Amino acid sequence: MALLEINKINAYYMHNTQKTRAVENVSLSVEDNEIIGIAGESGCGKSTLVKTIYGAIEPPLYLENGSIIYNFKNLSSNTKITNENIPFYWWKKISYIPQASMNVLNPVRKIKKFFENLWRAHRQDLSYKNYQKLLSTHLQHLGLPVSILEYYPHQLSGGMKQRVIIGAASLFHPELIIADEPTSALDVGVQLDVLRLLLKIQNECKNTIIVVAHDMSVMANFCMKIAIMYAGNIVEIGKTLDIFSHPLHPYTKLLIDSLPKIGDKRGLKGIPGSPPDLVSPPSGCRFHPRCPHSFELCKKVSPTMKEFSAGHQAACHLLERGETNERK
Ligand SMILES: Nc1ncnc2c1ncn2[C@@H]1O[C@H](COP(=O)(O)OP(=O)(O)OP(=O)(O)O)[C@@H](O)[C@H]1O
Repeated sequence: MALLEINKINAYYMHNTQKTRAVENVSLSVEDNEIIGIAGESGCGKSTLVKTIYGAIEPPLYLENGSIIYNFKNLSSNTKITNENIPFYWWKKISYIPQASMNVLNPVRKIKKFFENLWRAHRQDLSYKNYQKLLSTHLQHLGLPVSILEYYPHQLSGGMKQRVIIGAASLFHPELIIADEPTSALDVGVQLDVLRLLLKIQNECKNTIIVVAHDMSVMANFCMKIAIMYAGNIVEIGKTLDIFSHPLHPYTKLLIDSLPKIGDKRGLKGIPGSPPDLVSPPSGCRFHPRCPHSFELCKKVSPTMKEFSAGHQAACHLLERGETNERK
């Protein structure tokens, strides 16, 4: 049984009568003890998808239909996690490291206040003394000196602040950690440290990590499985090696081709055009206006996900015709 079963969800932003179709018809299984990446260009719905998984669904965001089943361990058999009760499981079973998470620290409060609030809101079942013990052991284990608790956020570097947030997200050993662009706004060396820290946590706690990034090199180095999103839809999903060695969807291929490669003298290839406005996305396959292979059917009919090899799925009419995604 998968840890998470996401079935055909549609998540929309509503502003008056204007509907932004940020996530549409997305189905995804997330297994226990895996690191799965969600990749795609800016504005393709990655953050909306993970916010929906976390249950942070507040207006103007609505989950219009579909379901998410959470199969966390050690829950009584009649416990069902829903949008209403999911906040009770936050930090304990499911944690969320939001985009630009270092900015969630209150600039006029010491770091210890942040952790005190975390205890007050979520772990009053632990005595404060035991919580403090747990916290200092955990911080040290993650390579953070306990003295940072006495610091204000402005006294820490961006990387330290990100480690504090990752420390908080992993403190109660949740089964699922969602990290939305955990390395953005950090310099390359610090990015590596942050990814290593997440890997260390995953190795030790065997939790599942969903990581969002638009940077395919982060995906390549960090994830076991990757889901590629385009304009609100998942267009391809597979093991990292399969995605990079045999990308199926033309969009995935273009994303990978846009990565710099050592020794490649051909120059970088960009993806022509830009992602569509999700208020009125293109008909049929949403990628068809930018796709070098599109044909009549692509403009009219939205392709469905099909499995082309074990665990490797994509939604593309071209593949169904048995053709490849080599650039024309
Ligand atoms: N609060 C909001 N109200 C209306 N539309 C929104 C809101 N937040 C996001 N959107 C829209 O939803 C779509 C998906 O945005 P989302 O942030 O999920 O994409 P993303 O892939 O995570 O992008 P990025 O990498 O830039 O964060 C975009 O068209 C965006 O403009």
